[in-house]
Amino acid sequence: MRDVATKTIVVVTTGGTIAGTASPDGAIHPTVDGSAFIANAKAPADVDLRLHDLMSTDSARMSFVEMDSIAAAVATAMAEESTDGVVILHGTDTMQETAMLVDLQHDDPRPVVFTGAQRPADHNEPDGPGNLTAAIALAADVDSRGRGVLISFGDEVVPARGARKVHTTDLRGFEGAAAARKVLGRCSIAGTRVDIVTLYPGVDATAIDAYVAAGASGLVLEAMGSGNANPTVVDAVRRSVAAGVTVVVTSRVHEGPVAATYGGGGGGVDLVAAGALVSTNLRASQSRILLAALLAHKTPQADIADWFSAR
Ligand SMILES: NC(=O)C[C@H](N)C(=O)O
Repeated sequence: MRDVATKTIVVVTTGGTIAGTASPDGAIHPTVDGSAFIANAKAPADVDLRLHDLMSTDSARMSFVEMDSIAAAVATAMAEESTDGVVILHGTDTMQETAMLVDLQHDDPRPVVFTGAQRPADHNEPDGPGNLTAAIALAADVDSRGRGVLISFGDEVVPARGARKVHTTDLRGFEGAAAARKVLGRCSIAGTRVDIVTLYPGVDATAIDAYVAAGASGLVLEAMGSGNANPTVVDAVRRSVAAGVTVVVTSRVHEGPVAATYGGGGGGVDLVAAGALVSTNLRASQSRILLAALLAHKTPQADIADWFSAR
């Protein structure tokens, strides 16, 4: 028991490599349970940690169901007046998706900080303990208030909006990108199907038509260059939009804005003429979360376009 407990930080555990250990075959699985994190965490003297041991999964196995339940856990923590901040321990593979979902719903100045690890807990030099210490300090820091959801990882702090994993193994695994922050509010995205279609030279309509047939209500095109495709894709987009599917164009290029610039039957101008919307700054993984949330909220198409152009 600490003497001067003035702040309460809720630690939500979900699994990931930070909780991972190698099984006899060498494969890493999350096995460390939440109480071990709390027992070993180095928190500032004025911080009390409250554990919410939510799940234990590799984040690549998550669907919208798990992401919804993490967002719900944050809302539950925020409903407690005694909560000063929340730290979420999460696998790195899909941290950018869950952090985006939580950020869209987090209408409160209290800090929410995601962290995880690139190396498992049984590594001889694990990065998880240091990342956890930094995340707790960040969540307890009054200067973090009003900054929205943050990712604290490898001595860096990145806003959730625009964040992406940029390295498979480096201890500084995340980068941020310019992205304005607007809050949508609480919603559940499970049951809203949004698929990502990667575009490449010679791509045809097979994937687009299959996703629409499977019941997608939204498609995110990871287009070429500044947001370009070919005439076959443009035709498929026109069919999809006519069938009531919302189509959003992003890019497979890492940096720079996406814009309807090129024509010729397959360019961004043609995609927009076929009914697609342009995601100016958010790339595919976070565009998918935003689109699912907007569709789950029954947002009118004109407003959906604004959300993507504002980002
Ligand atoms: N570094 C990690 O956490 C990767 C792991 N596969 C996960 O996302 O759960």
